[in-house]
Amino acid sequence: MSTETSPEPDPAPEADARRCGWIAIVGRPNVGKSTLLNALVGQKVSITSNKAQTTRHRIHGIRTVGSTQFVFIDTPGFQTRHAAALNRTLNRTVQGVLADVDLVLFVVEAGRFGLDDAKVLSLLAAAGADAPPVVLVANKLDAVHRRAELAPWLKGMQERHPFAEYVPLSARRDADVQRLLGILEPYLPQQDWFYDEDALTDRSERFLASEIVREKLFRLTGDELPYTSTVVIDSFQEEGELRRIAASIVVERDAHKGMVIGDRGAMLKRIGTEARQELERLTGGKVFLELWVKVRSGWADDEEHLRSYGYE
Ligand SMILES: Nc1nc2c(ncn2[C@@H]2O[C@H](COP(=O)(O)OP(=O)(O)OP(=O)(O)O)[C@@H](O)[C@H]2O)c(=O)[nH]1
Repeated sequence: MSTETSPEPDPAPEADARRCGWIAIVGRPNVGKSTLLNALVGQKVSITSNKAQTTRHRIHGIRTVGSTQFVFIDTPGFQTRHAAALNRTLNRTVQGVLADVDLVLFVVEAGRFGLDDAKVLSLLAAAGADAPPVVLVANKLDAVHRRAELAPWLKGMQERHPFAEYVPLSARRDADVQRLLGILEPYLPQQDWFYDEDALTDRSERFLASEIVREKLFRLTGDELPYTSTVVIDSFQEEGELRRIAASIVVERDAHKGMVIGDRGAMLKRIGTEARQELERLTGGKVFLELWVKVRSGWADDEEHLRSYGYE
């Protein structure tokens, strides 16, 4: 008879007690998913690039607290206005993410539940028996002035879906965000961490640069610019602490181009300045950012184009 001996020494007790898991953040556009993700990940961002990158998921935001590592997946907002290929691609992304995560944060605005929220919830419900637990995050609590109305609203939400937790909060309040982390912790499986303790994202600076330009573009142009406009990084060069970035804002129509450029170029200049400042803060170095505006009509209806723009 042979005696089996373990070839490896026992893992350290700390590794044993560790938890780590995937958490998807879903919800219709504008409920505050990105704000929540940034708050959950924390402010001190020094980007780590290209770690264990999977192309299916969009952004992984990582936060390690004590013995637990939370890996958040920001899924694109739902398109309720456009019934084009972009819409189908985004919905597929959400379904793909759901199959892989340990927990879902379904973000809505506290006190509100519209048709667009219902659409997202129906996708979650369609995920079936293997679906991960769903936590209802009722965001923008600070904007709810009649708190007494919140209890009946929450009760109504209970009837819509058997949520694992009901968490009214404000993504802008740090105490609320820390409390949320504590609520989520027990739902993550006991296993070793996927990333280093100090990792904050698995995405490259190049990717973040396009997201930041996109964010400024939509924030500064307001509602007029269709969501189908996108940003492509044409070149990204690192020279020590310096980043040289050339990016194109791709719009569907000439009229949109005018909107992005603005009066004597004022809008484009402002998008560039704000994006550059934020990129300098993120990278801790100097950034030269060159922006172009291009018209590419009909790309939102063309799945081939979507692939080439990174929406897979
Ligand atoms: N009052 C208040 N506003 C918030 C809060 N969280 C987010 N917002 C605001 O809500 C707006 C939308 O926030 P985002 O984080 O961009 O929303 P999103 O869900 O990521 O939107 P999409 O990217 O379109 O899917 C922004 O103007 C935020 O500043 C909150 O807790 N309270």
